[in-house]
Amino acid sequence: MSVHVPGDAPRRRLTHVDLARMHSAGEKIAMLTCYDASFAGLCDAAGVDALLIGDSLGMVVQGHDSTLPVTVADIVYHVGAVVRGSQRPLIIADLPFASFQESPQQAFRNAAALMVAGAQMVKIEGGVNMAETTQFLSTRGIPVCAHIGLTPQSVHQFGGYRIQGRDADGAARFMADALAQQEAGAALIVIEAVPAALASEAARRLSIPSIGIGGSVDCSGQVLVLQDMLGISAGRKARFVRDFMAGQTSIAAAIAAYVAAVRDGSFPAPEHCY
Ligand SMILES: Nc1nc(=O)c2c([nH]1)NC[C@@H]1CN(c3ccc(C(=O)N[C@@H](CCC(=O)O)C(=O)O)cc3)CN21
Ligand SMILES: CC(C)C(=O)C(=O)O
Ligand SMILES: [Mg+2]
Repeated sequence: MSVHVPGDAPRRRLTHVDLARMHSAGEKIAMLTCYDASFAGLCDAAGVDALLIGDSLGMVVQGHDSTLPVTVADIVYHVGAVVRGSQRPLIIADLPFASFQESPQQAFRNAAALMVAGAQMVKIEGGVNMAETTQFLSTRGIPVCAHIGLTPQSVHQFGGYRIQGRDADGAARFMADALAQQEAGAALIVIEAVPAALASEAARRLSIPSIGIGGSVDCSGQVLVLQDMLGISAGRKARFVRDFMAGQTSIAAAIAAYVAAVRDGSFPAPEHCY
């Protein structure tokens, strides 16, 4: 585990280029959501590689029952806190609902606000439908993470938080989404809540790093919502959540256990996958 000790060389932030190198070297990428400076410092000390200021903050911080009410201003506020609280992790920020779907120009304007706040990469939910937007951003200096599979901003379209890619049609659409985003210039791809075999196939076919959440252990890395992995989220937990606080005596140790489990491939186990 890489814990910062005084006397180490000054630590710099990882970039998407470092994640690509880790992916090529077969080193797993440990990512968590984070919304404030205190947790950002703990995640940094525990060796978390990437911090996502996710629109899940609408649920775990603001108490809404979906991510839809979250605004760009909300994400900007939390990006500032996480950047100030950490030194090494790559900073990725979600473009929230209705901040990017209208046009590539709208996406650029709002992505720019997140980058000015300190993000190094923005995440957009979408595949083939958002390929043009990914290309628009990534050719204008904004690294993009695509988020495919169960995209929570489409909860009303899906009719609930349903696993995606279950039938042959859905699986084919999922694979087309993955490849279209890579082709459009995405530097990273989050794969959420699809059958593990499908996530594995996508991870194998992609040359860019893939990050699973209800995906597969074959992804280049994993992400969870911080409050979920600490066992403090309200409500029923999704299958892909493991409570890393169990058996630990500190939050720092729980986050370190998550990093270790992602790195050694013991998380996710089959029980966390679909
Ligand atoms: N706290 C939190 N954690 C998350 O992972 C998360 C959020 N909030 N908010 C935004 C979305 C919503 N997410 C969710 C929420 C529920 C399930 C869920 O319960 N899935 C069922 C599968 C249903 C089916 O069979 O199709 C499960 O049993 O895991 C999955 C993803 C993921 N994201
Ligand atoms: C669950 C992750 C991938 C996310 O998008 C979020 O936290 O908003
Ligand atoms: Mg999100």
